Amino acid sequence: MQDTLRITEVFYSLQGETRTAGLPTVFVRLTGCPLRCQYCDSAYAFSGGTLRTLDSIMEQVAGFKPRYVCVTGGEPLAQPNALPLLQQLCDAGYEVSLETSGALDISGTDTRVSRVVDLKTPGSEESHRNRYENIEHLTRNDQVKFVICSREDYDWAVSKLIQYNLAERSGEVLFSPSHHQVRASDLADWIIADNLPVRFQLQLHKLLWNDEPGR
Ligand SMILES: C[S@@+](CC[C@H](N)C(=O)[O-])C[C@H]1O[C@@H](n2cnc3c(N)ncnc32)[C@H](O)[C@@H]1O
Ligand SMILES: Nc1nc2[nH]cc(C(=O)O)c2c(=O)[nH]1
Ligand code: SF4
Ligand SMILES: [Mg+2]
Repeated sequence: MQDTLRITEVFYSLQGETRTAGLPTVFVRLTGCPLRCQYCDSAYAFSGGTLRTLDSIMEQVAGFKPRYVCVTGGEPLAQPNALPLLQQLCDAGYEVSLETSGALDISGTDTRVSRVVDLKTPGSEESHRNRYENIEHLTRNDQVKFVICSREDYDWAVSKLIQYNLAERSGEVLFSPSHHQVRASDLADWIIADNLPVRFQLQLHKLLWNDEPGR
């Protein structure tokens, strides 16, 4: 029996977020997540999906001839075979990113992968799941993201930024407004007022295509 993964969708779009925002990217969305962030825009990936072999996923990705591949979910690291998938994608020469809640151990992932670790804010209602041991594994190839739901979340994110020296420890710290929960321009103004060493980001795919799955 070959290694399998439960997959919700594989699609080609513009990366809507992170350091590679705007670049054509293949998304591999893994099914299932142990968290329930109140804002989750990918709840359709909590269940269902299709059991697929690594080979069939690699073949479909190759068909798009991408430079960038983003493994997301659901929570990719909740499936043990996410690790060989990430390794095979790197071996095939793609620039690979992994979106993870950081509630699971990130230390086993291929070091070529840019890990985008979402430190869950209190407003997500899942901040008690943050695995702070992950922070010591971060490198300049990784990114830390805060999805901010309120001014209180912003103040919390700033305190973690300072406490863990995240701007030095990782390649990029991203501050993203939770969609429709905080005014994007308010978040932008707070970052400027505090002169923070972070990158403001919006979810470009929502501006372009609203919230359609597979975009
Ligand atoms: C759907 S999650 C999948 C990967 C992983 N479970 C995680 O939370 O990082 C991908 C990213 O989308 C973000 N996200 C989900 N819903 C959002 C929303 N309503 N507004 C802004 N970002 C959101 C998450 O916080 C996470 O950084
Ligand atoms: N275009 C596009 N970019 C994305 N970046 C992160 C996404 C996600 O849902 O995790 C996403 C998505 O769903 N679509
Ligand atoms: S961890 Fe990610 S996929 Fe899971 S509920 Fe939170 S945002 Fe959604
Ligand atoms: Mg999405």
